[in-house]
Amino acid sequence: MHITKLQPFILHAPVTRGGISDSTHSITHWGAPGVAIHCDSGHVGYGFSGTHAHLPTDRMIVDCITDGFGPLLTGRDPREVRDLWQTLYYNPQLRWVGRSGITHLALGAIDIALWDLKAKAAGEPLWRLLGGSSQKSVEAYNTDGGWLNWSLQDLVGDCRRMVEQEGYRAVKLKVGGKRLGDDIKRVEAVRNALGDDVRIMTDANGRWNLPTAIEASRRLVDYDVTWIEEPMQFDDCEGHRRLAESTSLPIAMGEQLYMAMQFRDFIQAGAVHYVQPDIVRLAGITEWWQVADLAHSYALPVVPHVGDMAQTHQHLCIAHPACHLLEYIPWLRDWMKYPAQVECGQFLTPEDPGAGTEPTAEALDTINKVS
Ligand SMILES: O=C(NO)[C@H](O)[C@H](O)[C@H](O)CO
Ligand SMILES: [Mg+2]
Repeated sequence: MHITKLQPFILHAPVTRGGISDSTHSITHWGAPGVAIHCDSGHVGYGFSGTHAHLPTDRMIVDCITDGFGPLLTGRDPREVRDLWQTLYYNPQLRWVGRSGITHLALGAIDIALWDLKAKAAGEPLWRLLGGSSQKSVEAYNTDGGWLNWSLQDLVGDCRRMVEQEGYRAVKLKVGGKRLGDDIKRVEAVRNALGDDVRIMTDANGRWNLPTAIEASRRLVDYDVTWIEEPMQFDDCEGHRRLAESTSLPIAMGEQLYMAMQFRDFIQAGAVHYVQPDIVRLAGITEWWQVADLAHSYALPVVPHVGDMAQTHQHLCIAHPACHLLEYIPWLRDWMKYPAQVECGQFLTPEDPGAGTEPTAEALDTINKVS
C-alpha cells in the first residue's frame, strides 16, 4: 500500500447565527484547510486543521501540506504513521521555519489523514484501532450557546434550551468582555436560570492580566464555576502558575499550545488543572496522545479543545483513559459524511471506519476547493 496523491481542500463553514465572538476573536466562518491522501489501494484519508477561515493563511497551510510535506509522503506506506510523523516532524528544512504555526498545523492535518487512512484500511473506527474503549460513553458540554456577542436574553435562552430540551448537563460561557462586572452578571444570570446541578465552565480566551485573572477567578468561584479557561496569554506558563497559587478556581487551557513540551512545562509548574490538547493545533493525533498520557500520569483530566468540531476527538476520548468530557460545537456537522452525534448530553459512539474526518462529496465540491 503506498500514497499516490495529495489533494488539498479548504472548507469554510458558517458559524451560528452568522457570527460569534469571544474576548479575542470575532468570526463568521470556521475554516478547515486540509488534505485528502489517496492510496493505490483506493483508500482515501482525510485530515484538516481548524482556523478562523482566513483564506490567505488557509492557502499557506494547504500549500505547506502539498509543496512542503508532499514530496516526503508520495510513494510511502501510509500505515507507517509513526515513522512518517518522525520524518516530517524532524525534516530539517521544514523544522527550520516550523515547530509551531503554519507548518505545525499542516503536519497536524497530514497526521490526522494518515490515521484516518490506517483506520479505514483496518475497517475500524479510530477508537477501536487505538485499543478500544476506555469508557463506554463520553459526556458532551456545549460551547455554542455562550458567545460573548449573544444578548443576555439569547445567552440564557440558549443555555436553557441545551439543558431543558437537549439534555446537556454542562455549558460553557465566554467571559473577558470589556467590564468584568458584565461577565459576572452573565454568569450569575445563567446560574440562576439553570440551577445548581448543571456545570458552568467559563472561557476568557487569553484576555486578562494577572491581577484581573485573580479578581475574576475569586468572583467566579461564588457561582460554582467548574473552570476558567485560558484566563491569560496562551503561552504564559509563569502567569498561569501564579494564578493557580492565588485562587481556588481550576484552570483549563491548551487549545493554543502547539507542542507536547509546552504542555509538559505547564503541567510540571502546576499551571493547569484541565488539559485541553487539540489535534489540529498539535502535530495531530500522534502528538496529542503524548500529551494525554503525560496529563494522565499527573492525574489531570484531559478535555480536548475541538478545532475538529469533535469529529476525531470523540474517538480519542472513547479510547484514552484520561478523557470523560468533550466540548461540542456544531459548525461542521452539515459538512461531514459521518457528523458527530450527541444525544442527551452524551456522544454516540461512532462505528464507521476511519477517524470521522471525511467531508461530504458536496462539501468537497462546493466550498473553496483548492484545485
Ligand atoms: O475557545 C474556544 N473553545 O474553547 C473556541 O474554539 C473559540 O472561542 C472559537 O474558536 C472562536 O475563537
Ligand atoms: Mg477555549
